[in-house]
Amino acid sequence: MKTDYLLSSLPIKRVEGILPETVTDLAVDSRMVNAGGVFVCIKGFTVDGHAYAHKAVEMGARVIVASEFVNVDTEKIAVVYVEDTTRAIALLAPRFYRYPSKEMTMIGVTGTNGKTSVSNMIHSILRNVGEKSAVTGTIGFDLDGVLYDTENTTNDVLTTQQLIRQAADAGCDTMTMEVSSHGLLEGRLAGTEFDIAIFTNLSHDHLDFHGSMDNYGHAKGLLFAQLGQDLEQKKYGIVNADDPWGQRLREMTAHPVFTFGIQSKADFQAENIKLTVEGTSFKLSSPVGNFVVKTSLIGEFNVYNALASIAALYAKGIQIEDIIDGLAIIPAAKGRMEKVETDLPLTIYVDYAHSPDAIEKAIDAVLPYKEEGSKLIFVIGTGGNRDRIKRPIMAKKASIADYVILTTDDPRDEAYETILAELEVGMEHDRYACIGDREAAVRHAVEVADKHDIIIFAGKGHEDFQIIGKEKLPHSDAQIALEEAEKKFGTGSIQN
Ligand SMILES: CC(=O)N[C@H]1[C@@H](OP(=O)(O)OP(=O)(O)OC[C@H]2O[C@@H](n3ccc(=O)[nH]c3=O)[C@H](O)[C@@H]2O)O[C@H](CO)[C@@H](O)[C@@H]1O[C@H](C)C(=O)N[C@@H](C)C(=O)N[C@H](CCC(=O)O)C(=O)O
Ligand SMILES: Nc1ncnc2c1ncn2[C@@H]1O[C@H](COP(=O)(O)OP(=O)(O)OP(=O)(O)O)[C@@H](O)[C@H]1O
Repeated sequence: MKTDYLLSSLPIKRVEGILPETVTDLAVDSRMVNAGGVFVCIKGFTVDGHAYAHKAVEMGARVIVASEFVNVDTEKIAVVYVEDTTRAIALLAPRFYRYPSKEMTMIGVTGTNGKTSVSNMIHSILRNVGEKSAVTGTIGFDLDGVLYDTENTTNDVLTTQQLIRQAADAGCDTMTMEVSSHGLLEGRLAGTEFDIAIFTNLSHDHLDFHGSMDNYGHAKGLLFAQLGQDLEQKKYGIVNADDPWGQRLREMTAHPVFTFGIQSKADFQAENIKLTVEGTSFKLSSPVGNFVVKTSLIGEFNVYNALASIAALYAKGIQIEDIIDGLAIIPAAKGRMEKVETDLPLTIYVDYAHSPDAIEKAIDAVLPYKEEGSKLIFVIGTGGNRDRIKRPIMAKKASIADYVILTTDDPRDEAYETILAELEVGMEHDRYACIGDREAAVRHAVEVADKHDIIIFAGKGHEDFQIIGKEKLPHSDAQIALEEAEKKFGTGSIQN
């Protein structure tokens, strides 16, 4: 790309050295720099990218964008000084990747819970109607059925633009993105033009970062504000009418908004809901008539997720009948109330609930199907060095289960004892155990299980690791549980 064109959007303070005519690449990580590229020094929470300018040069960078002095040889390397490099990358990334979001329908999904579930539902339904589709979020970047790992739920602005370009070049019609409140506040979505913004719900989470629910809700609202003011463009908001924040977010966009819900009157409303252990059905009333919707997903929360997906896909112009056909055959998103297939005399779910509301919803989803005299065992951990206020509230919700195992979920640098003590405060009965080591906690769940019991392993979901200290160690709740259950209930009975 022509260097002049790339840099012309930047408010530049001064340039030292001679700019090359063209540049080949753009990077914010010195380890990812390619020869002939531009390296932008970002001040992070952990380190300052300015300290890696010399590394970027070693890797072949031709231009450094910095806000503070960098000691490189300006005979060979040009340094572009700007006031704010985070802002600079937000301008450079979409330009470098040629504003890829304009080439597709972009759907953003925000909310405390349900982002992964809804975005994957939308993706599966679109693929079922024959569209090429991409989705990015907590599980990774799925480009029309091929999954790539990513670091964050909402990636940094450069990775985001890279992924959207990849999806556009692969011929995707739609890209659905999970949009976290961190991502919105930190400008990771700069330059992404959304066509449809979905709000699932708002409940207690991440208060270590946001300070208050009000700040947290407003951060989510930024996605709706990001739909912009050009009303000639067909853009839509989709909000949960049963959540008080639904109305507030509705007011944050001038574009048309569809509502969905169960209790409140909504454009897409579910009535006559039938929840069984095999799946869910409901009558959908919609702007184009009434329909029966069936899915194998369990729990009332999945009715909300289905309604959000239906409303968004309707806004995109997909026929309701096709959306409903797609919902009938989709599997649970990886690690979201995902049943572990086995013919052991136990029912095991792996789930990602790590907020109080999600815990309640996960338990509610299975409690009605518990056999008389059997137990629901709930294993719940919480992350170290993260939101501590939610810990007792999580345990309070977990107390709905018959037996609770309090453990850790990425303890990071925090001692097991502090995490467990803060969880324990919320317990509302004494049928529980505190076991810091997650593997031991999983084994204990199976040890105390009798035939016909249900166990939910919450918090790790799709993740196959546990972060202890700075290390990411391999860990799988399902694998450990199956191993232990096989020992206890007999071999040869595991199906996966
Ligand atoms: C607190 C936070 O937001 N951290 C994010 C941040 O990390 P950081 O500020 O510590 O980055 P850093 O290590 O200081 O690096 C600064 C700069 O130096 C560069 N660098 C660094 C090392 C090197 O050798 N060379 C080099 O150039 C880095 O590439 C970077 O440009 O920038 C990283 C790169 O974009 C993110 O991956 C990282 O997310 C971490 C993993 C994280 O846990 N974030 C959480 C808080 C988060 O964002 N969560 C939400 C989801 C919430 C939810 O809904 O559950 C999310 O969207 O993921
Ligand atoms: N609509 C919903 N309302 C409440 N709880 C939900 C909803 N959908 C899913 N859940 C619960 O929350 C957990 C996380 O779901 P999901 O991964 O879809 O949410 P998320 O918003 O992507 O979360 P995260 O940002 O942490 O990845 C699920 O495992 C389930 O227990």
